[in-house]
Amino acid sequence: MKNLALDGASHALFFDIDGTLLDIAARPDDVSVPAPLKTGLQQLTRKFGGALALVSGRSVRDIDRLFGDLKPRASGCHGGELRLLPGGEVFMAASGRLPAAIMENLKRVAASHRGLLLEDKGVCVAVHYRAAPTLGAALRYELEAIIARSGETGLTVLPGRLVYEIKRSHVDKGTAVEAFMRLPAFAGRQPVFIGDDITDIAAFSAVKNVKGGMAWSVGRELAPATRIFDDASDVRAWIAAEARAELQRSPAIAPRLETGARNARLA
Ligand SMILES: O=P(O)(O)OC[C@H]1O[C@H](O[C@H]2O[C@H](CO)[C@@H](O)[C@H](O)[C@H]2O)[C@H](O)[C@@H](O)[C@@H]1O
Ligand SMILES: [Mg+2]
Repeated sequence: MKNLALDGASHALFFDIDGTLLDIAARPDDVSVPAPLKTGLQQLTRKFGGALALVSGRSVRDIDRLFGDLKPRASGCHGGELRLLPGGEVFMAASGRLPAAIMENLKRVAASHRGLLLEDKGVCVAVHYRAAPTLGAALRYELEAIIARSGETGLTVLPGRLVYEIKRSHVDKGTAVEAFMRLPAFAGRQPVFIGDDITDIAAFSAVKNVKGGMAWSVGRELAPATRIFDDASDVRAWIAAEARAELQRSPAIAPRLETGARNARLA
């Protein structure tokens, strides 16, 4: 783990979820969120004056299923959903669900190949092929053809980690970061985005457009990001170290955190 101390008064933090905070698992529902990670994120939210958000391809509903009570500021569906305030309302930045005819075709494709998994997230959809990795190129071709034949404009097939995401083209993780940066809690701060995937590149570019903004990648170089972390456990160790430093600086909240850590050990 690197020594990457950030200033709670002048930086803002954005985290991708899968592959960044959480280890990759065989299926979307197989991931688990270690309790100390929730405690650490809570503590960093405090340290950074509320200027922390999760920016994911998952839906906000799924983020809440995973992170429970945390209910952080979050963007879901690659910028398609925005929850600008912790625990607040979720706004749709992308208009509505995908057309029914496209959904029918996606379901047909998913059912016709062993190992494909369709994840309907509302304003975006993922077609996973982790269990059938050789299908990658042909699947992409088929998905692009479905979109083209539908006549629906403004949809994009975005490749991720053994997944294709079908989403509205006018939103992405970059537009999500820009929306958060307009909020009072974030404005004037230097944003740091931590992500692991091609789907994070729009956000990496968005933070680099802000003076002092930094893009940190996990596990590989992803220009314009710099590879900083080896894997998700490395990111979690950094969060824990930042949280410990904040705890030493501000011991008044120690009892609550210790309870969280104790519960984590019992879990
Ligand atoms: O933007 P992220 O927060 O990184 O989310 C990206 C996608 O993550 C999930 O899929 C990926 O992780 C799964 C669990 O480890 C893995 O099985 C799958 O192969 C990966 O593509 C999630 O299911 C998607 O909805 C997210 O868009
Ligand atoms: Mg990711």
